[in-house]
Amino acid sequence: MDWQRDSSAASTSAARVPVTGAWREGDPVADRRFVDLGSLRLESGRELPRVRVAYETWGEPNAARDNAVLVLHALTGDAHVVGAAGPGQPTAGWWPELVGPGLAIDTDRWWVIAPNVLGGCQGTTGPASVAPDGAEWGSRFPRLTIRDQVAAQAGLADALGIERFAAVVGGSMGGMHALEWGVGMPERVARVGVLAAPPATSPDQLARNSLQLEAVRLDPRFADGDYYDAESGPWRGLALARRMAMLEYRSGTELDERFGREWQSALDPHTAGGRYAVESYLDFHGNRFTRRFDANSYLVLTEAMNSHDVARGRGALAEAVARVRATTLVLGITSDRYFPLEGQRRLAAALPNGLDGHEPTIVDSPFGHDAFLLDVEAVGAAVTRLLAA
Ligand SMILES: CC(=O)SCCNC(=O)CCNC(=O)[C@H](O)C(C)(C)COP(=O)(O)OP(=O)(O)OC[C@H]1O[C@@H](n2cnc3c(N)ncnc32)[C@H](O)[C@@H]1OP(=O)(O)O
Ligand SMILES: N[C@@H](CCO)C(=O)O
Repeated sequence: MDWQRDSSAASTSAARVPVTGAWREGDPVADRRFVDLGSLRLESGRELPRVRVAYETWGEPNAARDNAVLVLHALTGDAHVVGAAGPGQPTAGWWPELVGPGLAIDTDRWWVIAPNVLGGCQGTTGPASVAPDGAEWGSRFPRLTIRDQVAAQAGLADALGIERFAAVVGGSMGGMHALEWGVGMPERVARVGVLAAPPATSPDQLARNSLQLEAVRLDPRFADGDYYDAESGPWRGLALARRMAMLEYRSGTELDERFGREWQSALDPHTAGGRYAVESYLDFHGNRFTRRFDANSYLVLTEAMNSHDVARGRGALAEAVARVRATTLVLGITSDRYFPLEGQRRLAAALPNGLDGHEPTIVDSPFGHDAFLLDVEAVGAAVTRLLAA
């Protein structure tokens, strides 16, 4: 099997890991476009100046511009929903099986727009961006909420002349954004797709996220967030956070069945210091992640996810979501241990115009939370139904 190779050399080589995996001004990217929004007033009351949103599009707007579909990425995704990796674009598209001609989000009919999230590190303003004083924001970058990020997305919609989206669809953190669109701007969206996201980040999730945050902050190279001029960044802490995150994203059953108790190399883990295959898998993902992501962004985005509570300041959950006018798909995954199905059940029960009444659409998958990226047939079928509604 091709994964039966030892990635230990890559995982321990500090010299080969960049200080930050953030996109930097001037880095080439083929399909990415930008909109400058000026300053954005945050929920905290702070003004974030010079906000720029990076985005990609597929398909064409119709004359009324009412065929726009907003597709929103998860925590470590970006605007590149479809397409190859290339210079300035570290990953291939994350939903190529869902977006395109004849696919669930059919680009012959819909004008698809995907922004990179506020606080991110792939072109939209984030902690690695240059502040008005000419230095990276670093530790000075403000805390953001899911609602702040949605406000930036609304700024992009305004700039593109979109009054109302035919649909806003997102997975995981993108699902939190989609839900906020439905509740916060009900007149601006006809359909909402909330995939593998909860109505609020639960205390259990907050607790587990806190371990990841601490893993990054404890790395001496983190330097309180001001590491951009250093020779080496907080890659160890970031890789450890990613290892923890992978355990949220994949199910225990999958890991058990996929890796068993296999060893990664010829060395016996019990007597000769070798590693188990599953350890090597986490090591590989932790290591790869540090090459494409920025540690400060990871903190800002995780804290934004922690802020998520669609009912915050809006009464009880049922009261908050009663504002939604859109037809709403709430999709949950049976093996999701990050945002368990129970959350989607509560959300669907409270929503007024559910695609499947007051029940979530359930994807029975062994892949855990990441099934919204991997189980493309079932997820595509649900999104197709939403767009036909
Ligand atoms: C919406 C968006 O947010 S996400 C943007 C893209 N998402 C991500 O990058 C998130 C992190 N990654 C993931 O969550 C997953 O990799 C997904 C969902 C993208 C894809 O999942 P899968 O197809 O199941 O890939 P999987 O997790 O098995 O990883 C495959 C890689 O692990 C490597 N690997 C597998 N087992 C081992 C092992 N024992 N030791 C070392 N490496 C291993 C494989 O060689 C492969 O490497 P390659 O990608 O260079 O070919
Ligand atoms: N694999 C996804 C999971 C978070 O939803 C990501 O890294 O963004």
